Amino acid sequence: MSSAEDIHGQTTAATAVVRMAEIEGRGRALVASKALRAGEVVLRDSPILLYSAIPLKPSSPSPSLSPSHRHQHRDYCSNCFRILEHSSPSVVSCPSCSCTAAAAAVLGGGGGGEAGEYLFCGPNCRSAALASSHTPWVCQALSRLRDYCPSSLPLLHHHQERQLQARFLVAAYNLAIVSPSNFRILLCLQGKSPAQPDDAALFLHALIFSLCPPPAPHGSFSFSLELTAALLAKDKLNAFGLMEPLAKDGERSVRAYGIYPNASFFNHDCLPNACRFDYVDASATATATASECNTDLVVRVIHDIPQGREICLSYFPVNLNHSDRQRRLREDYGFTCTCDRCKVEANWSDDEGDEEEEEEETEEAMDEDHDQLMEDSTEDGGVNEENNFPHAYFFLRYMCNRKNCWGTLAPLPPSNGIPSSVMECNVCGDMKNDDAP
Ligand SMILES: C[S@@+](CC[C@H](N)C(=O)[O-])C[C@H]1O[C@@H](n2cnc3c(N)ncnc32)[C@H](O)[C@@H]1O
Repeated sequence: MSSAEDIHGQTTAATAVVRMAEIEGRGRALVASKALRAGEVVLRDSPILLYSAIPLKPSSPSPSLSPSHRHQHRDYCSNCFRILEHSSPSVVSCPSCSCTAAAAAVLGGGGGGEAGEYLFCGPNCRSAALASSHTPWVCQALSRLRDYCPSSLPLLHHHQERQLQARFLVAAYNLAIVSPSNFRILLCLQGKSPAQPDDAALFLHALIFSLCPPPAPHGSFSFSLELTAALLAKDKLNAFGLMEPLAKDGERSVRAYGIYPNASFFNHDCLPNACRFDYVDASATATATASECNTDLVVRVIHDIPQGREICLSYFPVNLNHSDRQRRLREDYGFTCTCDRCKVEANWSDDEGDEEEEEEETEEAMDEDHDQLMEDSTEDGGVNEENNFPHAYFFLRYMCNRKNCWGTLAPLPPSNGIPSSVMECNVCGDMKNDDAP
């Protein structure tokens, strides 16, 4: 891959600083193609597919629905996923969707906008969606899937994970129809059909193809059960959540999931050297250029990184203990982590990994041996493998200290080659001055 091409052969400036490499036991990986400064943006990536993380909405309030179904979620633009201002006269609905009582209630008669099930923040988002992610087939498929099921309860009554898998499959089949090239990119990502399709694939494939079969795709693939199972596996391994702002009680919830064609090649490390930011609620004027979008993922390095070093993200908050991390990586991603932190923590008792004790232990370690830890940390901000607390330095310097946040801090991008001393949290968005030497 040339340095000016992305992993899929498309030219982008954003990927010039990383290149793809094959690493034994880890598959494809992204490595620094030059020495990187703390805070440098290594990737800005736009999604090829986005879908809502909100459970399906009932077409009319039903007394038989569980309280969680009746729970009112906030409304988002079905194209850009910004929060909808209900009082805005520019809010418009999808012309194919029926005007439901639920949607009318959500609008509350307050806005000058139209009522409908799928809402957009304005005509531009609606036009964009109708030509891509919210075609008449998508609209029809989602409403039929929600309301009908020949052999069991409608999807609306199934658990949330199944509803979200259905949303993903509809988005993926639609991608095959409206953008075969992006669908081929999705097919290149990690994740394949298991030998025996699981219950989710069997159920959803049968449901979609009985209620609302998608139009035949262009190209060489057909919508088989095996393809459905492979798509679900790819979603599980590669989808990034666009997060809601951190709630006061520390609750983190996902607003939408996206498949990002380049960011999907970052491998995991329990002490990552990069972290990802999203700015979904940024206003259209806040994005610097027309090609930048509020649903882009931005990946910045946390500290200086030498040329050739693999760049890794953490697939979950860094405060999880060793056994929880190993379990999630095994069950959700199919591998055993052998990073430096895991090697050390494998010898700890389970209690030692508990969040609070771990935090106290880290603080004690830092108090007792602060200078030694600083000396032990390598020049590029990494850690000495022999150090018993490989994450002490990391936690102190790169973990957000806001209560229940557990976000990762990365410096703002350098300006004219000069590193920034302002650290930004990728979860709560707080900025703080980096007072480390
Ligand atoms: C999002 S993909 C990352 C890119 C992937 N390596 C590829 O070839 O497309 C996630 C998958 O990468 C692999 N992976 C990620 N981090 C790893 C690690 N630290 N050690 C081994 N495998 C890893 C696992 O197979 C995981 O399911």
